[in-house]
Amino acid sequence: MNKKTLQDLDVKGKKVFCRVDFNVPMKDGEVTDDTRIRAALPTINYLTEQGAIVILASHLGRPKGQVVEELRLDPVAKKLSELVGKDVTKTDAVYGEEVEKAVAELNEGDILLLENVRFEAGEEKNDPALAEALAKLADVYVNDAFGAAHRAHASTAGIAEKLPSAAGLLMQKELDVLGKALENPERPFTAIIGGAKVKDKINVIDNFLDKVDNLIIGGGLAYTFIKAQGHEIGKSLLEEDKMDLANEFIEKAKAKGVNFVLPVDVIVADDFSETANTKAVAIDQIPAEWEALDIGPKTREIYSQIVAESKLIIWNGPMGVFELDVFANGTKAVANALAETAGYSVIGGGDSAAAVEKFGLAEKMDHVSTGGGASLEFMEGKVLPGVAALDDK
Ligand SMILES: Nc1ncnc2c1ncn2[C@@H]1O[C@H](COP(=O)(O)OP(=O)(O)O)[C@@H](O)[C@H]1O
Ligand SMILES: O=C(OP(=O)(O)O)[C@H](O)COP(=O)(O)O
Repeated sequence: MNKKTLQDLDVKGKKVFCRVDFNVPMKDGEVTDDTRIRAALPTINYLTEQGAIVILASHLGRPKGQVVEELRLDPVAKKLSELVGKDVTKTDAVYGEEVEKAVAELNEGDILLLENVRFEAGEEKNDPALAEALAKLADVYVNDAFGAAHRAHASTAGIAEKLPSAAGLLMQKELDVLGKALENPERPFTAIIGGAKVKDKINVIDNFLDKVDNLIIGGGLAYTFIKAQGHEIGKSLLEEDKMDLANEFIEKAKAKGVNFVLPVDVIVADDFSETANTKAVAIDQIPAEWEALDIGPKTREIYSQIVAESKLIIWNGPMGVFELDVFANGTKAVANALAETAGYSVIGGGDSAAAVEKFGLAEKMDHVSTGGGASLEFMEGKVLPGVAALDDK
């Protein structure tokens, strides 16, 4: 990475403004999944151990520039305090007099968490006045919020123009793992793309076709490809206006010698429900009134076999409607294959990360990204504004 990292900074006795992604699920005022908070601990602990005064900032949800009581960061401060084993000061403001006073009372190694930065209308607009007010609080800026790096906001991009800046350890790890995978992959290199929306994954598929040996398609987006290849898909998910593009991808794969893999059988249902009648059918046997909601047993075997033989696998998007147990077997089989393969397994955030968490397999993966949208945009080859804004080495 050509950006400065924590090791390039001297932070002893300095006030460090550290942007983190503490956008975590909450229920009844409690954090229900602290994965993203734990992922930021290496940076936070490094800073406190080096004697920095740590000012943390994060967004939570999408309050759109207003104070929303349920989106205050107090439960996050409580959880963080448990995880670092010491007090964390939390302010009710994002900047201004209250915050400046609280910062002035901090000693080396202390941690302060600002209120939800998206309570300020200037945050998502990347308002220079807000960036300036935030920059005024600190001497140095560190961005460890990989999950929000695809946003050009005041606390992720604007502030970096106003202070010496560097990437945090989580940011560095995410970029290293995903970057290495894309630039200099071990082979065979396999990408597995699932989920629901073809539209959202077009650029990812296109970018992967230039890099991978195997491109496996599953989930709802498979049916646009299957229909484009001339099969009937019943009531399965279809993006009709993307059928031509689907065929272009299949042609591009052929031209590039990429093994483009589609389901050979599927699980169809007569209703989108847990209690629907279901059956496994070959891909050219989908009944007109039925909907395909998972990959079938033969496809599970083929996909698992490819994963087992790959040296590097990147997975983004479930193979079926895994939220309903009857349609979770395809996603489970792929998750198991990734957990067991000797190859390096990377989960690209979002629903796939939720799925491996649900199946208790997260620990068995080599890297589970903390960013859904961010990892997708990175894999599309887009520049992440939160990274671009940091100082070059
Ligand atoms: N065959 C299918 N038909 C309808 N929906 C599907 C199918 N397979 C997967 N899905 C749904 O796709 C959703 C995830 O899609 P998407 O948002 O594109 O993935 P991700 O968040 O991983 O990028 C899941 O809620 C899942 O239920
Ligand atoms: O949870 C996040 O995105 P993700 O669900 O795509 O990983 C990030 O915190 C970014 O949040 P945002 O999509 O409201 O800007």
